[in-house]
Amino acid sequence: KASKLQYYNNPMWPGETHSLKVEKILHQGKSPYQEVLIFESLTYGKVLVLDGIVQLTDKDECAYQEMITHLPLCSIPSPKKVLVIGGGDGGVLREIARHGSVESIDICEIDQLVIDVCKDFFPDLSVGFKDPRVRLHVGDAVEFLRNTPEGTYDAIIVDSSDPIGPAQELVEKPFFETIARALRPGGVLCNQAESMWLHTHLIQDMLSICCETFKGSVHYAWTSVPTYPSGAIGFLLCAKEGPPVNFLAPINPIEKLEGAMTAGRDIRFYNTEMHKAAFVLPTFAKRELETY
Ligand SMILES: NCCCN[C@H]1CC[C@H](N)CC1
Repeated sequence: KASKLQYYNNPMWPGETHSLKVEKILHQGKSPYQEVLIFESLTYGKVLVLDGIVQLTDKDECAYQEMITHLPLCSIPSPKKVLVIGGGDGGVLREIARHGSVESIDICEIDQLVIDVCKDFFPDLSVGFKDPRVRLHVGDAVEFLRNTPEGTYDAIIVDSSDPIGPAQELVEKPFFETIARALRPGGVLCNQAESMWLHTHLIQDMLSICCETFKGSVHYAWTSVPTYPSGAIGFLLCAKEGPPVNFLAPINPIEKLEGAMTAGRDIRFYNTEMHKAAFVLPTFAKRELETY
């Protein structure tokens, strides 16, 4: 029925579906990459769906956007040059803008339609594009990184959708190698790393690739996002070895962020204790995911 969002047959979560009551369909469209749906839900506000997969909702987007941004940016001293891959809704840009030390923010998003519809329907997220430090590149991230000089960025955030469809190549070794090359020594990567409840094999594959590629340190962190499958999603924090500082494991936030405001929303989820707690894993996940 139109009121149920079904994705039983998605190989990312076989046999599982989540449904949100559709109060009102706000927009339906199709780009060369994916189908776009936006609707008003009963309790989560507006919802963005790409190819049948919930990307974000007004109510819980803060958990994902704030953690994927502040875990890396609060773990290195005064980040200046930041790159976002994906993130066309603008939420990560909004969060990066809270960091006064940042001088430039590059974003490489493959689908212009996502940017356009989020500007119309999610102004609290697309406000991120208004920051004067933002430079938008619409295109394929692999191509973008190929043309990026070595050691350009202090931090790279890969805000990708699931590795089926356009984002498939963003979990493969060559991609992580181009990321490592684009980071300066001591630079940090934070990428979306799926759910410890559902995807431990995928996460283990990414962990082994990242441990080879980033000689600094690799840690899995997680947060609660009620409208994502299993209600939890994770991040891989990867540090490239080298000066200027011995990489501080992302577990120890060194930059305080409380109270930082931008034109967008107040911080609603991240704080220093949540930062540290994000790296604490339940026993099954410690066994399967902890790297040393
Ligand atoms: N800026 C939000 C991007 C959405 N991130 C993904 C949405 C779909 C999920 N299954 C995985 C994270």
